[in-house]
Amino acid sequence: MATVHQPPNAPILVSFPDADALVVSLSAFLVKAQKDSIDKKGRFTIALSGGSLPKMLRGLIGNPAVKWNKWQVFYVDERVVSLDHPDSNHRACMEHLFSKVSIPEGNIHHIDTSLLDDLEELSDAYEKDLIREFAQKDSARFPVFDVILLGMGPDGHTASLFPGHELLLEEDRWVAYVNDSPKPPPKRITFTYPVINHAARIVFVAAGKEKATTLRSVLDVPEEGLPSARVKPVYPGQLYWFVDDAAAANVAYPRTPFKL
Ligand SMILES: O=C1O[C@H](COP(=O)(O)O)[C@@H](O)[C@H](O)[C@H]1O
Repeated sequence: MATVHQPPNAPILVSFPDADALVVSLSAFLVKAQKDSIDKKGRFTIALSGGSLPKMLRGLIGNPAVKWNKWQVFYVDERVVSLDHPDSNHRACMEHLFSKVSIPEGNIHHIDTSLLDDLEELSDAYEKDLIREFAQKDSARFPVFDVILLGMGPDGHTASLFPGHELLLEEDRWVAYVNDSPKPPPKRITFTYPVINHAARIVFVAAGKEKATTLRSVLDVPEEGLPSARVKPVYPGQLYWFVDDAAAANVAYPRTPFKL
């Protein structure tokens, strides 16, 4: 059989028989990334998505290797609602993960809910929070997260970057807002591509057969119109796809066996 040669930081696709197996390996991957980052810099910076992602982090609960006090957590995107609203990504992460582990409250960077009526101010304030965390420490133009965890909607959106939206072309801002999201709720803030693409490790997590058609369009013949296909890490960053076999059912893209 002919060998398929991939460019040096081509996406790495790892597929697991089911979501439970994915959860275990994702947790091992994050613990390793955490250790490498803490050994190097004394902290671990991670950004989380909402949707189906928070419950896929359950493998971290009760794991003594996780150094929660070294984690600095941001949200890749957030719905502009109160923190206890059922649509809030922060609420989902609290419910599925943070309420069950001992992470210091101040290490979780959520939106400033006093600014919910002003999207510009709200996204600026979240950007300032990022600048405080990163600017002096990594003097790069964009923050370099140790890990950014992404989900992918059936329409190919990721974070709050939707097909055909002008934000797909944003090159300067770190955090931007959307007031016309096709998926409710309409008002959201989101990291932009430059922030996502500068991360050291970008990990998409996708499970279930409803993701199968889109995953094929992202990995096999990447359609630039699909926001998830536009995630392209800046070298030496690496993009991973952690999926289950149901999501990967239609994909010809080569799988890589999971190893740490
Ligand atoms: O609206 C959103 O959707 C995406 C994808 O969600 P999923 O449930 O299909 O995984 C999610 O990653 C994003 O954070 C969220 O705001």
